[in-house]
Parts: sequence; structure tokens; C-alpha cells
Amino acid sequence: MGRLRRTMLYVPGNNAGMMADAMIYGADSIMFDLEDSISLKEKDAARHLVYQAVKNLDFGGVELVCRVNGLDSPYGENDIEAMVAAGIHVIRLPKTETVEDIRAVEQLIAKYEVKHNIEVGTVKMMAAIESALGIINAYSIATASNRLIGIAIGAEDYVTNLKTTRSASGVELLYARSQLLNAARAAGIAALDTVFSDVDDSEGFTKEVKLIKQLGFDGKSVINPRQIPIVHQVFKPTDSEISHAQAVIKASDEAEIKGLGVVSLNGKMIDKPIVERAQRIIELAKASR
Ligand SMILES: CC(=O)SCCNC(=O)CCNC(=O)[C@H](O)C(C)(C)COP(=O)(O)OP(=O)(O)OC[C@H]1O[C@@H](n2cnc3c(N)ncnc32)[C@H](O)[C@@H]1OP(=O)(O)O
Ligand SMILES: O=C([O-])CC(=O)C(=O)O
Ligand SMILES: [Mg+2]
Repeated sequence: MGRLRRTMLYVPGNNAGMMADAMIYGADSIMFDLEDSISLKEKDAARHLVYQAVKNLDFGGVELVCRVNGLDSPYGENDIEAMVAAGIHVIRLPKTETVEDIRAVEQLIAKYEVKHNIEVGTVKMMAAIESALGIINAYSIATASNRLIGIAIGAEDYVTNLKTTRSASGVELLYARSQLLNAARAAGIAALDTVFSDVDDSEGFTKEVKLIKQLGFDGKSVINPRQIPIVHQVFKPTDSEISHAQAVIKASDEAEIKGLGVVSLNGKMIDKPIVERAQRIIELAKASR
């Protein structure tokens, strides 16, 4: 099982205090934002601040991501150079719509890896998909570069593009979430869900986390430290799921010794995909201790 990415904490790139403390909340990844949480006046100052933080602060090995500005803005290329030079782990491109968007960023990352004496291929990428066109192109985006570790949905921009709003049930996002998840799985990379903006509505947030876990997502972007333990709790396998998974693996090991492909456990059939799911539960339980 790869790295856990249950929670990716957005931290506005102009807030030195939040950046310095970001690690203490236990998110799986920290995502410094240079895009939509930063006003145009502050773009250059925020880039400098995030550069200093990534280069000089100790984040204890947590995955560090930076959401850069798009290449259709005057900031995107400078953001990419600064982040590559600082040693960021992952560059997240917002509002990705086509394969060409990914290729253009990838070329710049490679150019600046060479310039700053970093082995080409070191810096990974993520693509956020936030429009109808991006969702249609989800699979070609997900397979556009070997650097991609995942794709994410950005629902605030997406519902605006659809000319609707977000509802409690999330019905307006079902198509996009399913399409994005399927594209990520087909490409063999992570699928990350979007932010939930009402940080005081823990009940609504919990409901949304359960929904996206059931759809198959690996995790979700969060905007506030209070959201982190809720996601981790929902993703943590329960004691009964763990003991059932252990029983499945034991029954399957015994069947293997006897040369049987299919066995039954408490009247239910156990075969390969069921054993695979049980192994994933055990790995997730170990990883989320
Ligand atoms: C549509 C989009 O593009 S979303 C992505 C861009 N948006 C963002 O990055 C927003 C990130 N989140 C935030 O700025 C804030 O959480 C807000 C504005 C939503 C709420 O702020 P507050 O009401 O101050 O939050 P709250 O009272 O819960 O803060 C508690 C503590 O957590 C800290 N904190 C809050 N959010 C964050 C964060 N995202 N990262 C790190 N620390 C944070 C606060 O500084 C505060 O610390 P303190 O106790 O040491 O003073
Ligand atoms: O990445 C996210 O979930 C936040 C975002 O930009 C959006 O919703 O438009
Ligand atoms: Mg957005």
C-alpha cells in the first residue's frame, strides 16, 4: 500500500503563523496555497514565504504540496521555479482541463530541476479538475505524466461552471466524483475529494466524508485542523472489520494449503477479490494506527 493521503491540509501561503504550525495537526499532507486564497497584491510575497517555509522549516517528513497558479497567469512559472528550488514534494496544478495543461507544467518542472541541480523526475504532480471539460478529459489527464500521484476534484469551481451550487446530499457532484474516481483507478493513481467549506458543520462534514469513502476516494482536501480527526476516524477500519478481514485471510490461507480456490466463511463465499479487500483493510488499519 502506498502513502496514506486521507487528509491534505490547505494552508494559505501568506500566513506565516499557520504555516509554522501546520504540521502539529497530523494531516497526511500539507498543501501550501498560492492560488485562490491569495489576493493578486500578495502573490509574490506569498511565493517567497512558502519558499522560505519549505526550504527552512522542519515538517517532520510530512508530504508537502503546493497549489501553484495556472500558466495562464503571470505567476504560474515563477511559482513552479520557486517550489522546485525549495524542494517541494508535489506541485498541484489547479483548474486542469487538458493533457496539454499537464505537459506544459511538466516541461517547466523538468527545466527547473535541471537548473537547480535536482534529479529530473524528483518533483511529483497532482492535477485538480474543476470544470466540465476537465471531468470529460479526466482519464487522459490522469495518464498524461508519470509524475502524477493523483487527481482531485475542486467542487467550488466545478459547481460554478455547471451553473449550480453545492447541496447537502452532494447529488450535483455524483457524476463528476464517479468519473474522476474511475479515471484515477484506471490510471493507478490516487483520487482526492474536494473541500467542505462550512468548518462549523461537523455533522454535514462527517456525512460527506462517509459518502466519498464509500465511493472509493483515498481522502480529501481539508481547510481547517478540526476537520482532520473526523476524516481519519471515518477512514479507520473498525475492530469488527479488522477481525473479519483477519478471518478471511486465515480461511483463504487454509484453502490455499488444501488447494481450494473458493471457500466459505460463516456461509459467505470467499474468493480472490474478497481476500484482496481484506488485505487492504489490514494495511489501512496498520497504517492508520
Ligand atoms: C475554494 C478553495 O480554493 S479552498 C482552498 C483555499 N482556502 C484555504 O486555504 C483556507 C484555509 N483555512 C483557513 O484559512 C481557516 O481555517 C478559516 C478562514 C476557514 C477559518 O479560520 P478560523 O475561524 O480562524 O479557524 P479556527 O478558529 O478553527 O482556527 C483554530 C486554529 O487553527 C489554525 N488554523 C485554521 N486553519 C488552518 C489551516 N488551514 N492551516 C493551518 N492552521 C490553521 C488557526 O490559525 C488557529 O490557530 P491558533 O489556535 O494557534 O490561533
Ligand atoms: O481543491 C479544492 O477542493 C478547492 C477548490 O479549489 C475548489 O473547490 O474549487
Ligand atoms: Mg478552485
